[in-house]
Amino acid sequence: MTESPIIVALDFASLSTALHLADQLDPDRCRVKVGKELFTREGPAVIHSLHNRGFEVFLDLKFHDIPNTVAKACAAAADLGIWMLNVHTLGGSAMMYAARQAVGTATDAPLLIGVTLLTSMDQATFNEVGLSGDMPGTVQKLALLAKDSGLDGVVCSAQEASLLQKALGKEFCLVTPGIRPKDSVADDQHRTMTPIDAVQAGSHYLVIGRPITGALNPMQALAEIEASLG
Ligand SMILES: O=C(O)c1cc(=O)[nH]c(=O)n1[C@@H]1O[C@H](COP(=O)(O)O)[C@@H](O)[C@H]1O
Repeated sequence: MTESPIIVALDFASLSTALHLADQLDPDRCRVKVGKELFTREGPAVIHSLHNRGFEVFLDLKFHDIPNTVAKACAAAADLGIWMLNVHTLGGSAMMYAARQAVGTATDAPLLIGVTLLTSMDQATFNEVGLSGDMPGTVQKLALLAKDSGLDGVVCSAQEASLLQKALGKEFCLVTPGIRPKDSVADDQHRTMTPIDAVQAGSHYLVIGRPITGALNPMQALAEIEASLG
């Protein structure tokens, strides 16, 4: 098991392109994330291939449905032997509790993480969908609900990490996408932070996709991020 906080998002359209990148990575220096596009196209074979290469895998399917459906999906995901999976906290405590029951609490159970507000969400989108109040306060409320429902942590913006660490303690796992090295483009992310600032704010894991996978030299991009962390 690596001690690196970096999770590389393998947002690719095929098993072969995902493995082409994974084969350049070192499972002792990062974990990998499989999301909706890759999993929908290639299915569990992706997970098995990455496990065979020694990677711990975050299966990011962000389940959000009625409690029974989410529980069964989480059980199916856990059966793949993954390291981490996620559900949407906006599904509520009954849904998250059902997910916890399905995944179990054995030492080899995957980490169960709740997505709070997406890092692509800005104030306008927050208002557009009928949410009110301030965004950090809403993230904190959803994270507290996740903790009370038995989840191991949340996905949030690194901009909210220090607030959540103070409110929920250092043990509660903070997984932060929307990571952008200094001077890199934000793409569709709105609530971003640099890798070092994210770690200093209390992030346990940094999810990084395009700044690595879209770079001319992905390995050099990863090495520069590692170096920036000291
Ligand atoms: O759950 C996630 O991983 C996630 C949650 C979130 O709020 N924002 C977010 O960007 N992600 C994922 O993190 C990755 C970020 O990729 P890049 O924007 O390319 O670094 C993508 O695979 C997203 O699906």
